[in-house]
Order: sequence, then C-alpha cells, then structure tokens
Amino acid sequence: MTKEELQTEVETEEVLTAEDGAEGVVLREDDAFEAMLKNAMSTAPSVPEGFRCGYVAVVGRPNVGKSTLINRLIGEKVSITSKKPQTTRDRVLGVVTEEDAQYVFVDTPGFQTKVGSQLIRRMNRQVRSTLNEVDAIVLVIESGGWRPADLEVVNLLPKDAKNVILALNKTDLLKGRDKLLPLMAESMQKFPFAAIVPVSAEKGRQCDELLKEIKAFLPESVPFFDPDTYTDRSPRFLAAETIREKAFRLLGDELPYGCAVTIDRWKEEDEAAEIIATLIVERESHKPIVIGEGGAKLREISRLARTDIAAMLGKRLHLEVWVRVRRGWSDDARALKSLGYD
Ligand SMILES: Nc1nc2c(ncn2[C@@H]2O[C@H](COP(=O)(O)OP(=O)(O)OP(=O)(O)O)[C@@H](O)[C@H]2O)c(=O)[nH]1
Repeated sequence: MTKEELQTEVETEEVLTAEDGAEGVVLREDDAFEAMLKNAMSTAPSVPEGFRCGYVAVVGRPNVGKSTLINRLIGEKVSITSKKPQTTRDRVLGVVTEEDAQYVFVDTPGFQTKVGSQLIRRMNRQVRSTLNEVDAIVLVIESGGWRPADLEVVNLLPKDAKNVILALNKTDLLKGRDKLLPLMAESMQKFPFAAIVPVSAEKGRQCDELLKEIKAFLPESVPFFDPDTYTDRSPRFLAAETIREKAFRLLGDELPYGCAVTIDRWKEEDEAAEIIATLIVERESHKPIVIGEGGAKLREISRLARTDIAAMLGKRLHLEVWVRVRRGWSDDARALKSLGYD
C-alpha cells in the first residue's frame, strides 16, 4: 500500500493518506429491485378516467439548461447543474404527477460531437436509444438562437418524429421579445416541431405551458409511479450524485471532466449512517486540485455533501470522501461498467 491518496475524514477533520479504495458501484441490481418492491407495495391511487402517463426525454447540447428545466418542472432536485458542460452523465428519472397526468422524465447526457473516447460514444448511443422509447421529446435550445451543436442534436431525433416539442430556454436573458417570432419561424424550417414554447427554466416562466404541450403526447394509462416518488434512483446513487455536484460547484473551472464518484461502503442503522465514497479523477495532477491546500477543498466538499445527504436520509451521518486516480478511466470499458455507464 503506497501512501499516495489523501483522504479527508470530515468528523475528525484529520487528513490521512491511503491508497486503494474498494471498487464501488454506483447502482446495483438490488437497488432497482428495492425500488420495484417499494412501488409494488405502495397503495394504488384511484385513477380518474382519461388519466395520462408516459415517458418524456429532454435533449439538447450541453449547457442549454436541461437539468435546470427538469429540476424546475419536478420541483425536486434530481440531477446536478453546474456552469460546466457535460455534468449530467447519468440517465436520471424524475416524476411529475398532476391530477390528470403523470410525466416520467428521462434526462439524457449532453450530446457530444467529439468522438474520442468510449464514454462519449456510449453517451450518444444512450441518447439515441432513449429517444426511440419515449412518448414525447423536448428539445432545448437557447432563445438566443440556433447554434451548430443544436443541429447535431436535431440529427439524433427519430426521422419523421411527430412528438418533438421545442423549448426556447433562457428567455430571461433576452433583451426584447421581438426576436422570438422570427426564431420560431426559423425553427420550423429545421424540424417539424409539434409545438414551440419559450421558457425560462431558471425563473420558472412558461413551464406549465410546456407541461400542457407534453401532456398531449402521453397515452392514456394508469400512473407508473407512486405520486410521492420523484426519482427511481436509490439513496446510494443520490448520495454519489450529491458528492459529485459539490465537487463541481466548489472546484468550478479547475475541475477536469474526468471525475466520478463511487460508494465503497454504505452502512445504515436506525438513527445513523456511515458512508465511504471515492472521488475518482483521471490524472495524478488532478488530485491536488480536488484536495486543495492542506485538504481544505476536499474537506469542504465532504462537509457540504454530508449536510445534504444527512438531510436526505434523516440520519446522523459519518461521511468519508477519498480521492483516487484511475488513469484513463473514461476510456476503459470495464471501468465504465463498474461506474454504471452501460
Ligand atoms: N439565465 C438563465 N440561465 C439558465 C436558465 N436555465 C439554465 N441556466 C443556466 O445554464 C447553465 C447550464 O444549465 P444546466 O441545467 O446545467 O444545463 P444542461 O443542459 O443540463 O447541461 P449538461 O448537463 O452539460 O448537458 C447553468 O449555469 C444554469 O444556471 C435560464 O432559464 N436562464
């Protein structure tokens, strides 16, 4: 065991060194089974006649505001947002239940045009397969206008799809609204959108309108999820996402894209929980950035994550976050699988 890796142990504020953490996985089969069991055991709600339910994918180039929009629609935090592109690497489901409809949202990773690593190829494949399975697709672009990368995403849409709604996001940044009509006309030349809705995900403007347009595409069906469910992800997954989010937020532009979180130990009792997690970075040189001077950055990431995860679990929490280098992890198929990127 070489003493290379730095760990911040939050409760004692002790900075230690250690090496190999366990090979943790983010989402395990039995987590999915637990969620299924929970759903099956929940009392079936009485369903009004004509109730609609279906899957909705939100797509768009990185940074257009997909996560912000989903979070706004759902009203609960389900996927991370940050100023940096490509933070939504995992498919995350969020559920909105209204009196007469249930929307099951599928967030997709930012579409990548630079095909260099297996990770990016997998992300694109995931986008394509998601789009063929859903009832409605929301394509998000910025209301400032079309960019070449937006068109790359249009090319991913199923040919002749009649269920694509265009959301023109960030209308709060527009100086005047007179540019919107020409932009809508221009948009119809690019794809036969079923509807176009200008929105501001950040300010919550026109989000109800967007839901109304989506609802038209949901088939009549009983709800798939208990109305209290807002995500199908396990606490273990949400904890890993929380740590990743804090890292992105705290490190801002310093943090390289190659970063993932594994949960190596998860122990829960009635009133307390113990979690050991590892932040995996791609290069040796990235490690000191994440750790910070005297462990300050990592300690802060851990402290913030601990507050949120403890609130989520409703328990006292002992959280340890380690940093480990896995060189070239984003190009390694086996590593990807172990991190949940199938
Ligand atoms: N002004 C303004 N900013 C917004 C709005 N929606 C999102 N943003 C900002 O745009 C940035 C990107 O938002 P995200 O929701 O992370 O974008 P994304 O499309 O999910 O990005 P990826 O995860 O990289 O695919 C963040 O800084 C958001 O705060 C909006 O309506 N108005």
